[in-house]
Amino acid sequence: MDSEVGPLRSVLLHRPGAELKRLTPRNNDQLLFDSIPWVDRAQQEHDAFAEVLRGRGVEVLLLTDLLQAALEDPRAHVAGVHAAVDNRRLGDDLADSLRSYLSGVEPAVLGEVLMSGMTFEELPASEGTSLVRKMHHPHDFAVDPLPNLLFTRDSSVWIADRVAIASLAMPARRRETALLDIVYAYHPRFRGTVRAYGAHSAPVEGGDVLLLAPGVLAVGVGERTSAAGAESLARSAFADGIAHTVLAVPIAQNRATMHLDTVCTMIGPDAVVMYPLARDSLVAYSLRPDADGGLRVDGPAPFLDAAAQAMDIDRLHVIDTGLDPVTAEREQWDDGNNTLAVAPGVVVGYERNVETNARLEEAGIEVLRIAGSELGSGRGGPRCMSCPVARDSV
Ligand SMILES: NC(=[NH2+])NCCC[C@H](N)C(=O)O
Repeated sequence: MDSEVGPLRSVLLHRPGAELKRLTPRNNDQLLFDSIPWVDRAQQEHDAFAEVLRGRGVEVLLLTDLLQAALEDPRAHVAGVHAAVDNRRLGDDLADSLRSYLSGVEPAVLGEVLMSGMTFEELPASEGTSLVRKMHHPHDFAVDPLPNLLFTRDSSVWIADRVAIASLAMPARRRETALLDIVYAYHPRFRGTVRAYGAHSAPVEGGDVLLLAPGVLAVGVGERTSAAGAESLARSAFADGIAHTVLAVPIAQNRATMHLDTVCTMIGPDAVVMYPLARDSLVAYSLRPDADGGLRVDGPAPFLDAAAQAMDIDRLHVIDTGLDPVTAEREQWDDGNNTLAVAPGVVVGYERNVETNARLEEAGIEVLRIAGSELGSGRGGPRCMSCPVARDSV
């Protein structure tokens, strides 16, 4: 995979499931949702999203299926049990009994526990007494749910022929990487895939990583990906020979712009759609390998200039969404800039971003509209909800 826009062949999605039913007004902030989604409708919206992609000849892989198939391998099953049970939360006694229970369940059941979590009242009845069990509320989580699995973009990212398991910054998402790790290590389809980066390195989330051109990455640095993360991703990509330039792009550290792809996504090999207010303010530090194995850092320079130079093109075109600041801010919040390209000039976008979509079409872009009133409650659009696994070159 060497671009954001080459014809999309295969993509990893997660159809939201019971993990969304765990969200309540008391935990939604911590679990990174801005409201409580209506789960059935979210599933319908997601099914429609998958259908749009299939209609364009894209193979849709669903995380639940991949995880379940991977867990058929006994080693994966052991890793799954390990990922579910946290001794620090449960204490040794309860942890041991949960571990022995989970060791005997079918892959589908273990997969469900890994995704949706488990409350104290759902724990298998065990003999004896546990202080931990007695002192917890029955609705407390013994195993945390992972509602943000929906945003498959963030937990793993393909660069060239390698996959990097992300190092997720927020506690609510950290355990996602264990699931992706199991899929890529044990699912027959992915066995033998070479890894990039390391899941235990400094924080890097896939929503911050843009494949601007073959060998050129842009990496947002903000709430999720740290400067240390961008630097070590660059170092490892250079060492693996899968990039020659990495642009580290500071983004505002707030909820509306938690990832670079909330303000900028690619819609063609030399064109992006961008939050109008970011257009003139985004800058980039350029990282390149230097002669003696170190890193050379230049900049900061205006992002669009640094990108064009690294991509070896005259200009990186910005589709002028020309919106008034209030509309621009509203549509940015609703992921208007978070498009998923299925081919150069063909993108999936939320239908609700009426103005942004109209401007994209005026610029000759085909916009495949999907509903996202429920899906968007977790603050993510079509790009966030997809992890491309294979694209043809442009
Ligand atoms: N690539 C993205 N923009 N992902 C959006 C992730 C949204 C998710 N609720 C989070 O806060 O982590």
